[in-house]
Amino acid sequence: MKLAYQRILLKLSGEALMGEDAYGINRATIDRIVAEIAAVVRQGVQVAVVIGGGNIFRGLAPGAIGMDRATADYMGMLATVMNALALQDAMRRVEVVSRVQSALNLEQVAEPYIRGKALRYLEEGKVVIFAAGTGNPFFTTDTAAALRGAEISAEVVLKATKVDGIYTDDPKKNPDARRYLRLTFEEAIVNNLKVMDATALTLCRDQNLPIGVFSIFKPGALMRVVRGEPEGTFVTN
Ligand SMILES: Nc1ncnc2c1ncn2[C@@H]1O[C@H](COP(=O)(O)OP(=O)(O)OP(=O)(O)O)[C@@H](O)[C@H]1O
Ligand SMILES: O=c1ccn([C@@H]2O[C@H](COP(=O)(O)O)[C@@H](O)[C@H]2O)c(=O)[nH]1
Repeated sequence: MKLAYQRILLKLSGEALMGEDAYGINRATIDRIVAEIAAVVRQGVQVAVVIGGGNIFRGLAPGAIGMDRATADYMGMLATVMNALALQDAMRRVEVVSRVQSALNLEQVAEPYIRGKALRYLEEGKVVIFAAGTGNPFFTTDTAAALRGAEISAEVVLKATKVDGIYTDDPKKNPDARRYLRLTFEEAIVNNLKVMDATALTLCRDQNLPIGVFSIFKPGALMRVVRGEPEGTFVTN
């Protein structure tokens, strides 16, 4: 099969893991998402994953109002570690071999982030799940995806989220919003399109690392993206 990419950095929405639930990890949903990832791994694509934490805790969530921001952000990063472990376990159930590397030291739980080891795992066909974002408060897992994507020389950062691309405005709030097929980093930043934060967009722009945004709920969407077929929105220089 013709593949557009050999190595991808997949940013998985934490919130998407909730499925129809109000909070946490929905088992059927995570299994569905893992089946989509397993299909591209079996085609020989090297897959690194950065997982979000919005289904459990965000530093800027209403529940964190009044908290010290850095403390709330560390809680958010720990939420991503829980998601990473759940993802690894779901992969294990379908015989996809993966390794979790954490940006925060949690030595009983996950190995630390070591770039060289991550590269070796990818070359061996193992999925690498990067947990705990960048390891620093005041950032997001979108920025972690851009950072890790650049570090491992991924050919693209793919944001698998709840919406099927980038729109002229938030489609959950504005029913008249229209979806872009392609746009430039400058357009995304200047128009403040919000689907990805400006720090992540700027880093990808400076590293000339394209971003694809597509729906994690659309069956086969990830496979279509890795085959280079039209899907979602692409952001390039
Ligand atoms: N211009 C826009 N185009 C598309 N989506 C937008 C836009 N502006 C805001 N959004 C919102 O951005 C959301 C996706 O980004 P968000 O960072 O909230 O989630 P995520 O990164 O997928 O999840 P998590 O933070 O849990 O990992 C969408 O659900 C959508 O409602
Ligand atoms: O590098 C990072 C990454 C994340 N955080 C905190 O974790 C939560 C959850 O991540 P999402 O990207 O929102 O899914 C985020 O709200 C931050 O509070 C961080 O501090 N540093």
